[in-house]
Amino acid sequence: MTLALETRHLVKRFGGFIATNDVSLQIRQGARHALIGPNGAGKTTIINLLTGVLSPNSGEILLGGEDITSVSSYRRVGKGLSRTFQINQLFGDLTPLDSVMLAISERKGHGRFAWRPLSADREVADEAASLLERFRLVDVMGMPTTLLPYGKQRLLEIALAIAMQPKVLLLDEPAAGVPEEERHEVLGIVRELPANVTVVLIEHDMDLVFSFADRISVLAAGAVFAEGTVAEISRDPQVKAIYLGEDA
Ligand SMILES: Nc1ncnc2c1ncn2[C@@H]1O[C@H](COP(=O)(O)OP(=O)(O)OP(=O)(O)O)[C@@H](O)[C@H]1O
Repeated sequence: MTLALETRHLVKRFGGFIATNDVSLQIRQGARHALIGPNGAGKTTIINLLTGVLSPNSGEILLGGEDITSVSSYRRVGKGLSRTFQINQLFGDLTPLDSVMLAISERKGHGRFAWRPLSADREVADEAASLLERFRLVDVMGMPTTLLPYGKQRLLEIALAIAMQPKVLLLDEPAAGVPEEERHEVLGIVRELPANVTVVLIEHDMDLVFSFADRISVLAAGAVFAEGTVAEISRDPQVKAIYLGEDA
């Protein structure tokens, strides 16, 4: 089995509190792997460890077999690990077109030619156009991002992460806060993500988890409590008790 992402005995302490307790995850190439757990279970801490925002006290993180535990956040993106954010972190004054073109230019290493008009680069413009189309953003591509419907803002976040051509995409609650009438569009895009991109989904919405994931890890009190296929997890009585029961 080829692993896209792996953690080995990851531990993170905040003072005397253990937020990540000996977490070993194996995420295979092309997986749709969901990370679930009740509030405070340690999902965000793991994402911060994976992306390099936090350093673990012990344990290792491997991306495509390479140990990236000590690699900076920025260099992890270059190595193929991208994330979206639960809280909107877009540049509000920029349009989706500008944002997507900047992201593509950054990936191509054109950042040092920032003085060149972005539109002058045909390749970047063509890639941006196709990305905006794929993510159903063409009709709003010239609007300041702050004025976009919330669902479109969430789509732009995912488009920007995909613009980095990640091998592994960490999707942090992609549909959180999206009004009901825009939800189907966001979920549609999430389901259409390229099959060669490994997706790790952090999500509270069980309908989305069960319809999207092929494997689920359940966290409780910082540790992996259960792991298995959707069928295994959905009928596990202990999981139901600690997590699904809470939602029901
Ligand atoms: N910087 C920090 N300092 C101290 N404790 C922290 C810090 N960050 C997180 N924690 C604690 O670690 C535990 C796990 O938090 P985390 O945010 O990872 O959980 P979560 O599963 O993402 O929760 P939620 O679903 O509510 O977002 C919580 O008890 C939290 O209070």
